Amino acid sequence: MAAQTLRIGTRDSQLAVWQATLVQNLLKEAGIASELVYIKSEGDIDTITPLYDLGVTGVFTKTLDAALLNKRIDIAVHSMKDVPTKLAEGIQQAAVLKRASHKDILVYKNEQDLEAIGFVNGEWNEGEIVKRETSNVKGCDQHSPFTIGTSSVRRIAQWLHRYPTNKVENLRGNVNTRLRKLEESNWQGAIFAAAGLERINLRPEHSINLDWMLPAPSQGAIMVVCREGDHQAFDACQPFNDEATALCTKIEKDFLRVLMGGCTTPISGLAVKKGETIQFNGNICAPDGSDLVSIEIIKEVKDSANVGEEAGKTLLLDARTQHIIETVRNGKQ
Ligand SMILES: NCc1[nH]cc(CCC(=O)O)c1CC(=O)O
Repeated sequence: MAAQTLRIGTRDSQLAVWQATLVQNLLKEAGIASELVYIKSEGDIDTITPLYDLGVTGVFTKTLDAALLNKRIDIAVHSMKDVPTKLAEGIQQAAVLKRASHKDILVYKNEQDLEAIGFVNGEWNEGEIVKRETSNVKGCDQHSPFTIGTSSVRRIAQWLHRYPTNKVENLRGNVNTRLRKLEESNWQGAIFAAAGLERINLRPEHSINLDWMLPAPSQGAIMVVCREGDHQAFDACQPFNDEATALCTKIEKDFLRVLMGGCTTPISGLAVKKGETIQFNGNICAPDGSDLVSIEIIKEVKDSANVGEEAGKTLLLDARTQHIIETVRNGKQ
């Protein structure tokens, strides 16, 4: 069959288009012509309701899945962390691009405010971490609580675990909208994925890496999907599949899936390949930050394929994990 122009489906946010264009350029390098097809997702249309209230996984991916299955497009490009742990029936992973920064960052307004969260002289001052157990709340004055914007249950939970007296406000929309809403608010800051802002040159100077926060499974990675059995589309994507990122994100997604997935549970996970070893760190957190259970597993790359599953299953044996899962279930259903 003569080579056809590959149709790349994408959401129409600036970040989504940037990511789809990256894939288009990579295809071009491999000698494959392609075009972008813009498709609106439910997650983009309703930017008021927090995602955890929409109650469905895959709000960003569903419409593109449908377009693939209807053959309106041949591949779809997603921020991998928005892709449900189980792909839709008839859809397969074609490639995972080399990961950019996996980190969450705080975009803040005033340098002076940072002392309240223990960020002093350009460093996280571990001695100043607010411990839930201590009544003497250091580094976080009860009278001037830090307020941050984010609608991610994972970010809320980890933030409140570290800063129990802080306030969190709902902040939805694509990254451009969220930056604007922060500017218009009276909050001290808001949390973003570094990759999302850096890709489109929007990372403000007033931002710091939240090195202590574990990212969403597969944050910073881009996934390309195609129809199951579409060998032409699948083969076209192999030149830019990054094996290390594919392995690390598989481990992180497995961890999420075993622990129940969904976007309603604060679950974080990061696998990093260092030489011939994989280091995995994961945690599950109570939505109000009152508890956090974490796990670390280090294995040789050759033995690491099931590390995410193993980590998830190990955490499930912990009574505190069970308690967190029950809290989430009872709260949301
Ligand atoms: N849920 C929205 C979303 N999905 C992917 C990214 C950024 C890119 C990435 O994390 O890979 C973002 C923005 C954010 O979390 O701030």
